[in-house]
Amino acid sequence: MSADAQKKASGEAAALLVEPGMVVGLGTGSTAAWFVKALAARKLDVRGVPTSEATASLARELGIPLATLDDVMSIDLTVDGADEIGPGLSLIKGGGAALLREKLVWEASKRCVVIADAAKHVKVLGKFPLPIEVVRFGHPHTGRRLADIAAEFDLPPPRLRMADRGIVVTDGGNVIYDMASGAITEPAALASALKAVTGVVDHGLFLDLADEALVGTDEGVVKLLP
Ligand SMILES: O=C(CO)[C@H](O)[C@H](O)COP(=O)(O)O
Repeated sequence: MSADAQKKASGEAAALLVEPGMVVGLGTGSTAAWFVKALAARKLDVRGVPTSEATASLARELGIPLATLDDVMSIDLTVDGADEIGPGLSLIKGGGAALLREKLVWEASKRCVVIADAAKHVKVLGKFPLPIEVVRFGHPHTGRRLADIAAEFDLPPPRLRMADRGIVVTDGGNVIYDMASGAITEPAALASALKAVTGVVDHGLFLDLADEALVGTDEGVVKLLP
């Protein structure tokens, strides 16, 4: 089964968790898009809280009524993809540059379900470079402080994310530094060190946030718990 078929299967399985009347956090990325499509197809009376402008526009196109995080007191269920799923459902997210809104929506949610293809399930986090969202003002200085932290953890300096049209700017107007590592052996310590830097808005380590994972495999969708 292709990775895309696995993503589709996991997105469709997650859509079955949604019940009428729920406020649903809508993740970002290609796997989350399968979830949004499957949710729209169920035509339930729900409201979606999108984690990016891209997801908002897909949901709008498919007729899912939307709310913002400011409009709702809490979110019943959030379904979102991940770049890596490690031990205890620790995650790397932010490959799609939506990590800040994603984390805000996840933290406001009663239940968070991560969906992914089988290749995302890893023994140790860190093969995928860790995205770090940084305020634009003075970001080269913040980037240098991040390089110092990387050195403390024996990692190479993080790189400013670029696209064809220049520096990648997030929906929140920030920039992204990607910290390549190979292996993040102390995710909690790295998370705290990154958060302590003025100029860092947040990072893509999602620790103790996922309640379950639905991973598409060649043998079907497998449920993982922390
Ligand atoms: O964190 C994310 C966006 O910021 C995505 O969920 C993550 O990049 C996975 O994307 P995909 O489902 O396309 O593989």
